[in-house]
Amino acid sequence: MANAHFLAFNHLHLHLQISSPLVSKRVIKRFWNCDIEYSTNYQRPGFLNMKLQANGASIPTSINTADSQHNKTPHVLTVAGSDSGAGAGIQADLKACAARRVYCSTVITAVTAQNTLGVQGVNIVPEEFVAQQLNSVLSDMHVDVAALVVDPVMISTSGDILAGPSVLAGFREELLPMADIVTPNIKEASVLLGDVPMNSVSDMRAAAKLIHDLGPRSVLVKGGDLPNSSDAIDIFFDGENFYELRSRRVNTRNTHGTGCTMASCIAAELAKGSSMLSAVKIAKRFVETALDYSKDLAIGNGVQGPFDHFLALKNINQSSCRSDRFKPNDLFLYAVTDSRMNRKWGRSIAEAVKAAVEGGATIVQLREKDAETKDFVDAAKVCLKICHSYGVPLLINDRIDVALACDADGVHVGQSDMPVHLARSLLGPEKIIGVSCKTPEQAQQAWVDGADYIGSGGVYPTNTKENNRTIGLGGLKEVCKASKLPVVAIGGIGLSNARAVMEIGVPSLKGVAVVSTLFDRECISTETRNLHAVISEAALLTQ
Ligand SMILES: Cc1ncc(COP(=O)(O)OP(=O)(O)O)c(N)n1
Ligand SMILES: Cc1ncsc1CCOP(=O)(O)O
Ligand SMILES: [Mg+2]
Repeated sequence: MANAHFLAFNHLHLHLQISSPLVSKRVIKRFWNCDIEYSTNYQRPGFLNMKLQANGASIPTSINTADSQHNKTPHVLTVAGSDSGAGAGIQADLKACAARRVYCSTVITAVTAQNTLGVQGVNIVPEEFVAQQLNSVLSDMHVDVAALVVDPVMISTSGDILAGPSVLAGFREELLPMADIVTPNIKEASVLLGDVPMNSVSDMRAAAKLIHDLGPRSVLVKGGDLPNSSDAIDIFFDGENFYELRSRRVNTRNTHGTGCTMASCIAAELAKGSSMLSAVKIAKRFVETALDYSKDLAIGNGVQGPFDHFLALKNINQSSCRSDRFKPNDLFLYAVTDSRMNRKWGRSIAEAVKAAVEGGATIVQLREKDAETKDFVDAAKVCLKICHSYGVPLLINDRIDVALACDADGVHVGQSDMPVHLARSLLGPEKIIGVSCKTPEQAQQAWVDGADYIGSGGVYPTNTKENNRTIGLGGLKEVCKASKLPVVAIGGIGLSNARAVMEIGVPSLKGVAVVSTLFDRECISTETRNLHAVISEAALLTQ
């Protein structure tokens, strides 16, 4: 065994995804002192060759992927040490994957006796037995796609040194070059780069670039421990672009296992098919929500306690969630209902919503300002079924309680409604949250607070919303240019001016949101179809 801590504390997630095309001709070498090599078996289509090697002895195996099409369960394999306190390690990985609804198999590299006070003992699993566990899992469970998430655990959040120089060399020379993503905290990033200073966001950006030069496809430098910062700032670098991911710093002692959880969540989202950036964003949001929910949890007597991966989800029924996550292009034609208009035309909310989605609305918001709560919840449940039968998300205007009660896909809030970060805590990491923004500063804050999109307007004067300041195309452009989130334009938009809106030429603008143009008309589906045609043509011309 090269180094006990190497096996004991490092996390390495091989996500095994069943539903995607076979892309696993990649060779993974020197994997926890084992060589694993896998490639497509051209002689036996549907089989994947894999070779495990431990102590020089080869353990050949062949994995049947032929029936993988029938088994689409996303799967993460974590290779890590166990934590008897269950805050970190294998236990955190299992909880994180379960909370993200992904199956997790485990290869245990060491058993630690630890609690919230510290690590009292480590018992290393012999490397042949690590290899045997790997072989047991991989020879039985189907592998279509592998992505490697390397969490270079060398220094714990509490400052304990968990790995020595040979481990460092192992990371730099062997693991990092084959990783899809590596996720050091600032202390680990500093150590990986030979103890460079790490005191600011610009130090983190420089470190992300230098670590990327060591070979991983992307790097996430986690700034949770950055001094003098009220936000938890992480830097993601994919070799081309830097992304500054911010969330509120949650004031709690219960942070043991955040690194393991973050890495597992990233692996879980990758297994579900996310892009790397979106996996990282979801993982960060999940960790922030779980920390917030467990900030007062009292487990153990040490300075750093564990957090609860499931508390955040305890009130949230996710069974009827749409299977698709929010896609920015869902904002293309956003139909926002209005109870007064429906009354005027003598139709129910459900009739109005059905006509809009039949006409091509790509997302719907129930904006029922004067509905009784019970009627609102009942109508929302019916509308949810209609929308989901068309694959269209349904959001609720203002009312987080109604969104929770009917398990809607999300909410839209304004600047004086429920603040986005509180809405996020209440709704959990998965729901869609849109927020109204009239200024670049509000757009920046929306990103920090964890919104998914921005509604910006009124672009033109409107009779639908009283006392609403018009920002014009110029104001919309400023918000779109400043926004890291997708934007939908709203306010006075109809057939005559939708094209001008779509042509402002800022990529973050994804569509138009309309009320009266659809719902204050005799035939909602025809109006929706007509508007869809106009914005589709404009979108084609601006591509
Ligand atoms: C897509 C979209 N954008 C903006 C708004 C306006 O929300 P808000 O500012 O909270 O005003 P009300 O709609 O609540 O009157 C919206 N509803 N949808
Ligand atoms: C809700 C809202 N927020 C800004 S403008 C507006 C009203 C949009 O309605 P219409 O499309 O009828 O102008
Ligand atoms: Mg509102």
